[in-house]
Amino acid sequence: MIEDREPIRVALLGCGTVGTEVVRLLQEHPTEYAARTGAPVRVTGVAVRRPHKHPDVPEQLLTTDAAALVEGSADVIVELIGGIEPARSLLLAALRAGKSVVTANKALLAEHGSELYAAADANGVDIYFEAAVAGAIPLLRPLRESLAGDRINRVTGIVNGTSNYILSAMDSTGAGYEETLEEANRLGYAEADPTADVDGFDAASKAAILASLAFHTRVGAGDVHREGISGIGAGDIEAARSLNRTVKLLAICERVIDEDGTESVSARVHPAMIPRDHPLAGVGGAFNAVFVEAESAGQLMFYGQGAGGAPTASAVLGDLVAAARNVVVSGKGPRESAHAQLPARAMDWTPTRYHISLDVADRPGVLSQVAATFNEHDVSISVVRQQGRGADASLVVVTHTAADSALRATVEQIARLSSVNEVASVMRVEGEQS
Ligand SMILES: NC(=O)c1ccc[n+]([C@@H]2O[C@H](COP(=O)([O-])OP(=O)(O)OC[C@H]3O[C@@H](n4cnc5c(N)ncnc54)[C@H](O)[C@@H]3O)[C@@H](O)[C@H]2O)c1
Ligand SMILES: N[C@@H](CCO)C(=O)O
Ligand code: NA
Repeated sequence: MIEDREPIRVALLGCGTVGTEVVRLLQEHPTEYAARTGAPVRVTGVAVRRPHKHPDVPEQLLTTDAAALVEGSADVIVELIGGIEPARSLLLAALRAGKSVVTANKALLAEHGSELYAAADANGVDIYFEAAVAGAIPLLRPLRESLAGDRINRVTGIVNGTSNYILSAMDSTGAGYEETLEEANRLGYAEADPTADVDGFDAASKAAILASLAFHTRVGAGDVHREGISGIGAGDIEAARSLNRTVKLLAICERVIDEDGTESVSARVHPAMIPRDHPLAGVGGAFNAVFVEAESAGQLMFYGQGAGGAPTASAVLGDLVAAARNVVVSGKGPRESAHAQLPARAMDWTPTRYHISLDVADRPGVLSQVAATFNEHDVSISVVRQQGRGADASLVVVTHTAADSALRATVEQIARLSSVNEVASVMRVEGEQS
């Protein structure tokens, strides 16, 4: 009988939005977890900061001493504290003590992933982190395992629920930024410090993890170009709408191949306009979706809930079953794969496209002045549209692909033209052929 087998002992570090759901589900379905693992899965301790705040957790399991739990008799440590310290030291101590680790901590993995993977490898234990990117969506396991036989060229994702919630509301109801952020907070989507969500730090951590797995290369948070959504206004949303596009905060991980065949990895997070018929355009609310383009598989789309207690707990528990089963059968999960060692592509030299909306003087020669500036920077124009007359005249330009630095320099010079009153909106364009 499975119930009679030696239990797998699990210690939980942190019991907030996600941890509470993990404990609840383990208590609700013990026979199912035992059957899938091959032995009972028993929580032997839960480290928290304030024990009186956790009436649903059996009192004898609660402790404020996370380090003691890590040093204790647990087989698997589940870290749901978040942030760098003390999570990093606790997980290194766990791995060095021969314990497998499950974590949802993207910030930690993006900053110190290599150190943790090396410690897991050296000690013959597992580190699983499916919940760290796109919450409930099975994504990292497909990248690490199912697609290990393919060559991925591009991963484009909506990987921050909070910012997608805000942008979707701005697009559909014209709701304001602050009120939508408050609601995302209340629903448990936002990080402890929501600037991590709206300034793109959370998505950048996830981009680093995705790029590392997709391109078999170590990509850290510092390699990811990052821009958030706090500068997006109603004018940008409207400009996108008038071109049948919508604005999304995208994490883009791309294999860039130069003319001489040299490969590099571009990892970036920024708002971008995408066509309304792009598969990512219909992803609303706090939902996440990740679009993967691979040489043999072609296009794949992963969609679902990327945030919230229960959805994230689903991914954590999937990892826990895998880690616990490996303890039962003396198996091992996948190791870090970083053999390709591709260099990081600087944003300045990354090929992008811009949408630029200009408030211009309505007089002859404006268009040729603007066009000459593009020419000077070797940027070619894909679409140009003049709208309105007199004081309301505006010029909308969508470029072909060029180096991001050349596009930025073009915009800076255009802003100084006497015939240009204001650069009303500048945004990168993604998801269509140039
Ligand atoms: N909430 C989500 O939707 C979501 C989704 C995916 C991943 N994550 C990740 O999951 C992790 C947990 O997120 P959360 O939303 O549950 O955060 P949370 O802030 O709700 O919970 C963290 C808990 O850890 C406790 N804690 C802090 N320091 C501690 C310590 N030294 N010892 C014991 N407990 C300590 C805090 O008191 C808090 O209760 C984070 O890494 C987060 O990025 C969260
Ligand atoms: N704060 C994150 C949680 C999931 O990682 C989000 O909004 O997507
Ligand atoms: Na996931």
